[in-house]
Amino acid sequence: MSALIEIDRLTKNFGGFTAVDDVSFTVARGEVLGFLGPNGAGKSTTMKMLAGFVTPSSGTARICGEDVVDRPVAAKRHLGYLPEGAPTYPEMTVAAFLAFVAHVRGFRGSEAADRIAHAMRLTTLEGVRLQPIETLSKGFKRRVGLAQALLHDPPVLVLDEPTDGLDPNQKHEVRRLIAQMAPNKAIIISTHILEEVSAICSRAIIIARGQVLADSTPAELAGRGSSLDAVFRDLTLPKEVA
Ligand SMILES: Nc1ncnc2c1ncn2[C@@H]1O[C@H](COP(=O)(O)OP(=O)(O)OP(=O)(O)O)[C@@H](O)[C@H]1O
Repeated sequence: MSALIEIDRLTKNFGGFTAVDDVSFTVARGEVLGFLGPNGAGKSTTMKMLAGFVTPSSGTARICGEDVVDRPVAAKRHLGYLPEGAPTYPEMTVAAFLAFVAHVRGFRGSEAADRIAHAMRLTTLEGVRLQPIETLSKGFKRRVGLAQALLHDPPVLVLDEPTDGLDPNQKHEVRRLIAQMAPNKAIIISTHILEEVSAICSRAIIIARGQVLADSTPAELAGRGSSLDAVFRDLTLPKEVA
């Protein structure tokens, strides 16, 4: 199987409002897909449907062949998901939270300890391991979220703004980590930082008002205008009616 993520005609309505409108795409192992779009475009809602946090109104999504609605536990086994914002359970320490996640993922004893230590090392959390999550800075909270997404070394990663709130050094570290993991995984990242897309994504999708407007390589997209930034604006800004 080449595509680890398969999205087919995915749609989400909130009342009479369509947040995600007939979206279809696949992501293969080895691809890092940059998911771009203005605020409110439907990126997080699409990612939440992939992660099983929001039920689609219609259409399907599969992770490693497992339907996210019909086979939610099987689909989640193959998925690491970084939601927007901070991790839940703010009163837990970093170590206790990751131990809880390891337990839920089915790891016990020395294997759990090894997984937790490895995830902390990847995200540079050792120095704050005994600190309650609510007392961490925004960037450290993001890194705790990333650590829980990576803990079981899943083949599919869905990361909602993974570098949001990180300082320049940590942004660099997380991009390096994503690039390092890329050959063995299918990865979707949403971001508002267009340079990030050129730096680490092999492919970019631009979405606005719930619809896919472009799906190509960052270089091909950037070549459609003077820069990726200019092409993004041209595609996503509402056209003036003459
Ligand atoms: N639970 C909900 N109920 C009603 N409307 C919602 C709900 N969740 C999202 N929406 C709406 O759906 C639209 C898409 O939101 P979404 O969070 O997916 O956008 P986004 O592309 O991730 O935006 P941002 O870049 O600001 O994070 C927005 O108009 C949002 O207000």
